[in-house]
Amino acid sequence: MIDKLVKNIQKTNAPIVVGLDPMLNYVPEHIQKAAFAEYGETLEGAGEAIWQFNKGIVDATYDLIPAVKPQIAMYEQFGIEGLKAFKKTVDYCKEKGLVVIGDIKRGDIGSTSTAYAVGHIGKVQVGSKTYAGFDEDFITVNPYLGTDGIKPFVDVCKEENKGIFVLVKTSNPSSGEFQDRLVDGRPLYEIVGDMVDKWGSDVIGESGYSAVGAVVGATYPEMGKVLRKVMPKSFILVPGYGAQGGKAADLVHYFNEDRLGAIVNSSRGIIAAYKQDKYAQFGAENYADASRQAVVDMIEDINGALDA
Ligand SMILES: O=C(O)c1cc(=O)[nH]c(=O)n1[C@@H]1O[C@H](COP(=O)(O)O)[C@@H](O)[C@H]1O
Repeated sequence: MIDKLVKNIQKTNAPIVVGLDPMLNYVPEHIQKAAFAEYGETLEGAGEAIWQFNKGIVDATYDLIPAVKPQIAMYEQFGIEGLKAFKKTVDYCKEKGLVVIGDIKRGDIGSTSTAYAVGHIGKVQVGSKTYAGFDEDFITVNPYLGTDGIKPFVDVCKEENKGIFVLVKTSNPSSGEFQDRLVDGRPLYEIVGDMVDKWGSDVIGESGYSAVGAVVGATYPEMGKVLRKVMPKSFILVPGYGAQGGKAADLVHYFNEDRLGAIVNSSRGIIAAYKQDKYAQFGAENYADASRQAVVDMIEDINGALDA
């Protein structure tokens, strides 16, 4: 799957990910109205509204982008109906040829991590049959429990040709509380980076990149520069561009010299573009066209920084 991600990035010349994080208040009124007319103001109505909203954005952008990252929390808040919308979104994006990164941030003791891995990137056994539950291509994983909490994910990646992104240095303001602590003179995020390199060492694809990637926030560019060197074969998923303040010029060092190795996410900046002054002329009815323009602008911004 890492090789498909590389191919998609090369095909689109767009090292970006569109984050499908659909809050109900981003969904234009006409979509909410139609969904509520059919299902009422219910969890089912909300699920339908976010699914239709996503579909509009995917239809308007899929030819420009390599990948999407649906954040499961935005769906889980609507219970089972939200999860159905999550699954519909995953399947639809895959039909459109996109790589799907399920942002689920899981991680537990080994046996429980195995169940998460099976449910999201593997297959579950039911009697004589096997089924893929959610079937994303990649998922995000929390490394706090250490190697035995990560290994089940890596094993399933190997069996199923899938991938993971391990949280190494997150984009949020408090991320340094634990992640920047010095351990034997080195920040913890660097030690986690070393482990990512090690965990990925026997799942290297034809592209030379490993199925074990890392999450490093756009908001800490100096740390990104160091981590790029600590994990040379890992792709870095870079959230925090746009809405959280990350700038393209800061992200150049997250990439390798082959112009690969990083993929920059924007969620609110793309899916709620029509609410920004810059794209207000599109109006809520044409929210998906606003998202397309925001994607075009983001690609230009990042490629411009890489060319500079
Ligand atoms: O794993 C992530 O994607 C992630 C890690 C991190 O350090 N920071 C971070 O913002 N994210 C996710 O990236 C997305 C950022 O959304 P925007 O700030 O709207 O672009 C959200 O889905 C976050 O959950």
